[in-house]
Amino acid sequence: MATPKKIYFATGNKKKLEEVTAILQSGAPLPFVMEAVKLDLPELQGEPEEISKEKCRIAAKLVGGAVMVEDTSLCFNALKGLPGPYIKWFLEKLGHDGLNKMLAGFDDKTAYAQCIFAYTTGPEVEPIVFVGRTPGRIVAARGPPDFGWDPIFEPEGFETTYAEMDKETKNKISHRYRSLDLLRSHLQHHSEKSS
Ligand SMILES: O=c1[nH]c(=O)c2ncn([C@@H]3O[C@H](COP(=O)(O)OP(=O)(O)OP(=O)(O)O)[C@@H](O)[C@H]3O)c2[nH]1
Ligand SMILES: [Mg+2]
Repeated sequence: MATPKKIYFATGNKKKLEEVTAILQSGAPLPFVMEAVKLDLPELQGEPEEISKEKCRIAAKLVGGAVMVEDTSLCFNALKGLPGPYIKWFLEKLGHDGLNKMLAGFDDKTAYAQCIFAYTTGPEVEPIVFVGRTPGRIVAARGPPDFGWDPIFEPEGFETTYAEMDKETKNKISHRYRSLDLLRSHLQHHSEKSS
């Protein structure tokens, strides 16, 4: 399916939008225009890929056109991937300290941040997904508490948490960057084929 000229990015999260905008601006010129739309999408249950797809189907119906959404998980390896897609509620109820305490009984503090973009050209078309993962570990909070669990996630190969990094660095290695980069390549490929 050819890349449409305009693709909505539906989210209720301002920080996600800032990062997605910065990531898209930092690469090669885009074959489409991204238009942000603020939607309060439901927090669904299930496997992360299915959650993203269903979120995308709902968003496509609401905007009536091509749309991308993403769903973000924070997965603790000692807990077999939980809290995963439910991190929003765990963060809200337990805070940074409580999330650290969840791992108190385990030696393994490793985790991965996962972002799954889902994209469809319209309400009648099955969404496709792009999975981006960044491995790291859970640490006591360090850095500005501007965005979610950034202060307690230290990506592998770095001595700083996401929150301590400058935005440019985070946006080159993040789960969000990795997932969005796959979607961007898909859209570029499909726009070349159609032109
Ligand atoms: O420190 C962080 N660094 C990140 O890079 C990041 N990305 C998402 N989050 C948080 O993790 C939960 C995901 O839930 P989520 O994907 O459903 O997002 P959301 O409900 O905020 O927005 P949306 O669903 O409308 O797009 C929410 O609490 C987000 O605030 C992050 N926290
Ligand atoms: Mg959400």
